[in-house]
Amino acid sequence: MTNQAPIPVIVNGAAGKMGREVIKAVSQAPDLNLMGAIDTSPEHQGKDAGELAGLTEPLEVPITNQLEPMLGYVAGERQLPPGVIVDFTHPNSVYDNIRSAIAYGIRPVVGTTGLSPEQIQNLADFAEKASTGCLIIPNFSIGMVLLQQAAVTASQYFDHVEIIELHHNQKADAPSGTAIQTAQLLAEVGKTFNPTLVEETEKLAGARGSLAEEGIRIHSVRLPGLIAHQEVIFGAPGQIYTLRHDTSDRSCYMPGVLLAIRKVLQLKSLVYGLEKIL
Ligand SMILES: NC(=O)C1=CN([C@@H]2O[C@H](COP(=O)(O)OP(=O)(O)OC[C@H]3O[C@@H](n4cnc5c(N)ncnc54)[C@H](OP(=O)(O)O)[C@@H]3O)[C@@H](O)[C@H]2O)C=CC1
Ligand SMILES: O=C(O)C1=N[C@H](C(=O)O)C[C@H](O)C1
Repeated sequence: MTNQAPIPVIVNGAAGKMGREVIKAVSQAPDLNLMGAIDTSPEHQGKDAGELAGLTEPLEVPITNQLEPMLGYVAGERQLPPGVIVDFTHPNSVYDNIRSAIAYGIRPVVGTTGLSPEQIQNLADFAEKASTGCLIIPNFSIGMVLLQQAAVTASQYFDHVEIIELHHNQKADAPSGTAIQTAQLLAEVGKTFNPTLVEETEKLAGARGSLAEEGIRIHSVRLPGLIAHQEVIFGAPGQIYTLRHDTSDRSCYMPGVLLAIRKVLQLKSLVYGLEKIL
């Protein structure tokens, strides 16, 4: 048992699909203290974060769009452990959100996807200079980490691979952050995949998907009824090897989110990927 005060946590994107799950998970963790719930959505301003997340009791934490004042408030609570902000907002705002948090000494745990490699590098430089931990995790589910590890193993034996990611049709970015990370991990194996055998013509633009590193193709499907799914398909003469991960409930991400909140306090720089903190 430790007598340390609970870790102050702010949730950004608190009214969204992921934000509500995080509010529930954080409020049920005895070593974490939900201090702020940020969301720009006009219809949710002033609502209780707990009631919005479906909890039976209010948490007495109102949704507000005042990010900087909240960062300043938590940073000013010097008797508490350093604060953490969990970001599940939008690709358009996540970069600025992370910079603001680091500037206040609040540690970002970021699930929002859509950051460019240049933005991630800028944030890594900024976190390094500030000696502040920051975690960017394209996928918080353990199943996806295992799929990626299996894919890296398989990629040593197969020269042909394509990725299909399938998501709900409210997703803003494509391809998914997870698919991009999966392609990066395969590319790090150090070979070029999918040597061309014939000259291909796309009769409809995009028919062959997007071209990631080392010849790896990513195909994005968006449909109502889906949550988050990914296939990595390896091919060789006479055989197909398919790895697939399916999300049926967003609660699958919460063990990873809680782990990241606790781990980010031990870091002094930016770390990318759940596998690095397991
Ligand atoms: N890393 C992972 O494991 C996972 C990552 N994600 C990623 O998380 C992100 C959020 O996903 P999801 O919860 O499904 O999306 P939602 O659209 O359901 O939720 C996002 C919420 O953030 C609000 N918002 C938008 N911009 C801002 C801002 N600048 N400041 C504060 N709040 C803002 C939105 O308001 P409004 O609706 O009014 O715009 C909305 O309420 C996406 O990038 C998604 O890809 C999702 C699942 C797992
Ligand atoms: O938008 C989502 O839902 C998800 N986004 C992340 C991504 O882009 O990879 C993680 C997961 O796929 C769910």
